[in-house]
Amino acid sequence: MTMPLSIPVQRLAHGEGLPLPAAQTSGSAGMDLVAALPDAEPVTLAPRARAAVPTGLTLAIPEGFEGQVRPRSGLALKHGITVANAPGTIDADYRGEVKVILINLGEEPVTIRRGERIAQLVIAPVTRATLIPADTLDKTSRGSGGFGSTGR
Ligand SMILES: O=c1ccn([C@H]2C[C@H](O)[C@@H](COP(=O)(O)OP(=O)(O)OP(=O)(O)O)O2)c(=O)[nH]1
Ligand SMILES: [Mg+2]
Repeated sequence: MTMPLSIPVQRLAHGEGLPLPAAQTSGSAGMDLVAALPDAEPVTLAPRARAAVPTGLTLAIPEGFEGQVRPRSGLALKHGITVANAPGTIDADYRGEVKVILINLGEEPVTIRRGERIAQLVIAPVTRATLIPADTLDKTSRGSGGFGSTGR
């Protein structure tokens, strides 16, 4: 069962006419974000280059939730385009424009144009945790093993 959640969204002037993010299928976890670049100013990412691409959107995510900006697998597989800080974190109290930090990990330059679906936004619950200083921690079978301690 999915929990319904309403999120107020504003379209900035440079995003006018672009579709609001929406799930592409009834079971989609993410809502695709589109590039709100000027028509005449596509961004070409050379191999290893990155850019903050505007979405033309501001959000008011309810407290207790966050937005995660995740890559689209098709762009990653076909073109090497991914999200440099994946998953990008959109804080509930952020009211600025959502931007997508794309990086080209492929071998060829890739051009991003207005209206292209560049990433997906997943809304997720956040746990507010408080760290409590402690003299000892409970023992576990893992202990301090990590970083491949269980084998490859
Ligand atoms: O992919 C992203 C990541 C972040 N943000 C915005 C929303 C987020 O709430 C804010 C801060 O993000 P983050 O905490 O990841 O960046 P920071 O470098 O720690 O900046 P700050 O000092 O403002 O927290 O920037 C985006 O628009 N896109
Ligand atoms: Mg921060």
